[in-house]
Amino acid sequence: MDKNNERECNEDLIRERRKCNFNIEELTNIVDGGKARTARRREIQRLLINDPEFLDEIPQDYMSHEDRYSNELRKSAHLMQKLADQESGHDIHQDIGALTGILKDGNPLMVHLSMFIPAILGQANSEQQEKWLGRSLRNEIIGTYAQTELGHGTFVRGLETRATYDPTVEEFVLHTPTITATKWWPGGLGKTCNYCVVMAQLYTQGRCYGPHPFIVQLRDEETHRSLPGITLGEIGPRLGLNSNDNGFLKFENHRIPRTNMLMKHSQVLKDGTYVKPLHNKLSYGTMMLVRVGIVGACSRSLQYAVTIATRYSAVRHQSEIVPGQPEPQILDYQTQQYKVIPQIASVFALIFSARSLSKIQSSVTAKLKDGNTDLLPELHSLSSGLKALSSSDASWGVEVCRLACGGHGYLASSNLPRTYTGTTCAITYEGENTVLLLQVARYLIKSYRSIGKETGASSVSYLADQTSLASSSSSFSNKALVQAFKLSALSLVAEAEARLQKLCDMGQEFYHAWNYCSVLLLKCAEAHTRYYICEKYEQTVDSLKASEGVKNVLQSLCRLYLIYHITLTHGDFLKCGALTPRNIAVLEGEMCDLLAVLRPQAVSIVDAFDIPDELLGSTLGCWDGNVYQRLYDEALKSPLNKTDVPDAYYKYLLPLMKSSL
Ligand SMILES: CC/C=C\C/C=C\C/C=C\C/C=C\CC/C=C/C(=O)SCCNC(=O)CCNC(=O)[C@H](O)C(C)(C)COP(=O)(O)OP(=O)(O)OC[C@H]1O[C@@H](n2cnc3c(N)ncnc32)[C@H](O)[C@@H]1OP(=O)(O)O
Ligand SMILES: Cc1cc2nc3c(=O)[nH]c(=O)nc-3n(C[C@H](O)[C@H](O)[C@H](O)COP(=O)(O)OP(=O)(O)OC[C@H]3O[C@@H](n4cnc5c(N)ncnc54)[C@H](O)[C@@H]3O)c2cc1C
Repeated sequence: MDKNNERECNEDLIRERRKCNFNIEELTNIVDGGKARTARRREIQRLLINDPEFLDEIPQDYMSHEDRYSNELRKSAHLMQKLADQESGHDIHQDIGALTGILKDGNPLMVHLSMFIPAILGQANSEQQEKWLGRSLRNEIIGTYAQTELGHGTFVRGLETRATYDPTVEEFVLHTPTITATKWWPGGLGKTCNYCVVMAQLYTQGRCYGPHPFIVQLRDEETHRSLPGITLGEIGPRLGLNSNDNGFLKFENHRIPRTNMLMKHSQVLKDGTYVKPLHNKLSYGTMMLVRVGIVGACSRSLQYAVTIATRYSAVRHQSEIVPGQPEPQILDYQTQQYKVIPQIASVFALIFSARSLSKIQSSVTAKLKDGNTDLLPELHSLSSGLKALSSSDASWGVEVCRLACGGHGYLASSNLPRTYTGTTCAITYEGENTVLLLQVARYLIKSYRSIGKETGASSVSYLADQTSLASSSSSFSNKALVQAFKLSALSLVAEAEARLQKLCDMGQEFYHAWNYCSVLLLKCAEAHTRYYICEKYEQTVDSLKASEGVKNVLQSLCRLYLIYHITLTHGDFLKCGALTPRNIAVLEGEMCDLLAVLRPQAVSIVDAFDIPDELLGSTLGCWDGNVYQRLYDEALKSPLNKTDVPDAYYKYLLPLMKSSL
């Protein structure tokens, strides 16, 4: 699509784009993280878009379960080959965002890239990396991360798969003792992978040392047949990500060499002696790494959905605002703006938080190399909180965008249903959100109780700021609003801690008190993480060196985000005195003003996300706004339209209609 050729474009969209009062390319660079990154992303996307191998013969929704898998595996394999062939040497992990949309509904190599390779990098010692890293990066072996079992996903300590060390032959014996110990869910495990990292309970010298990672060959490298002692299969259709072959796995006393235990952090020596790690949760590192990645991935899903909903809202006309006048664009309804524009604001919130988190991750990883684990709990808490809020915000945001498209949003060809199912699963995988938020709450209560002790953990340093409990600001700058979030979070933590203490003082065990307070604790964790996101948003926009136009747009989006979230949880702000009922009413009014200010820029802002039509894959969201023709053309692809009268008519309908004769 030639974006300079207005003649092919829907007139509403032409008018919308003419209203733009900022430099779109500059905003695109901010979204990508710099000019160089924009150029790189475009180069990769061009490479993919122009390649006919990535086209589907028929829309995926008409394929069988087997064909979907096989079609996406074909494209995934081609993608890996293609990226490997490029002389510029693309780093697939760095450039993963550029690939969004090319593979549809998950893909069989997803966990190989996002967990198996990272697990080798983070959990294997240098000899082990020598043996497996190069081979997995070259895709000579394909792996997954097999942790969850039928009986346990959340509670990692409850895993039942056993790895028992036998010093006489220096081997571990992997065994699945019960049906509930069957590994269940790992992506690519069913039919694709020939290796995996298995999390199993380590037994040596008669003691259990808890879950540890082991690398296990599952299939013969020549025939791809599963090895003796190993039962493998695929678990069947799911709500989403159906192109992936999530699998099951059972071991029947399957032996692996001692050196297949990933030994970067803890070891089992030849005689069976266990050497403990620097920190007992280092074996959970792969999950933490992926949680960080999920924040960025959620912002991308939301970019897709809100691009579709915003463009469609500009093209779609319905009903009337002024009686008797032409039907307005649905984007002119304030209620429609309230659905769509806060989701645009949310995209930037997630982008800036993801960047901040990833910086913290890099510094914690650097410290870990020097044996310093002090900031691991801080990273665990932040990555858990941000994974939880980004996945729930993005899922809700995508669903709101789908609802904003009315009936057409329900159609597969809008690409909104698949975007939704592909996003909502992030609420569950890599740590179910409630459980992760309770981990954040645990960290908050612990930090609150150790006020005065220097921990170096900056995300919770505000808990010591008792003065702010008393002083609510009366000004309404963005900074002042962020202070209100801080006050609300601090006050909830103080309330939860007091309630816990009271129950304990009344004689309850701490763990019962914890469970009894867990709804409030969840709120603490959400408020704390929301405060973090708001603070990063405000600071990033405030310190941004950008043209006036771009800065104004981002300031307005940031302000909208702050006010939107205050209105959603206004009770917490009122309860702690951070804001008065009058303040809330004023802010609600200002939110409507902001919607009106941002309304004329909405199409241009989503244009700045710069998602090519081929990747957006949506009849409703295409650049030229030629929505109705596309909807019609897509409908014609339904296999039911191959004939005027379907076979099923003769088999079932005709006999029914004639039965009474
Ligand atoms: C390179 C790749 C980059 C990017 C990828 C890009 C995008 C990604 C997009 C898509 C993702 C692709 C595929 C996803 C496929 C999905 C895979 C999976 O789902 S894998 C399985 C995931 N499973 C889980 O997440 C399980 C969740 N459960 C847990 O993590 C633990 O059970 C839990 C933390 C809840 C509790 O652990 P437990 O051992 O029982 O702890 P305990 O209660 O004893 O102690 C708590 C104690 O430990 C501290 N702690 C816990 N975890 C960590 C940690 N990771 N690091 C540091 N510390 C930790 C915790 O703070 C607490 O400390 P205190 O005792 O309070 O001091
Ligand atoms: C699409 C998808 C892909 C996946 N890919 C992989 C993979 O590649 N590898 C892998 O190993 N796993 C994978 N998983 C599994 C995933 O990690 C688990 O499903 C997830 O960790 C949740 O665990 P669970 O299913 O045991 O849920 P449960 O823990 O049984 O959750 C059920 C309910 O119980 C609640 N609950 C549980 N514990 C607590 C608690 N302590 N406090 C309060 N409430 C609690 C939860 O909040 C939830 O409401 C995948 C899952 C999905 C959906």
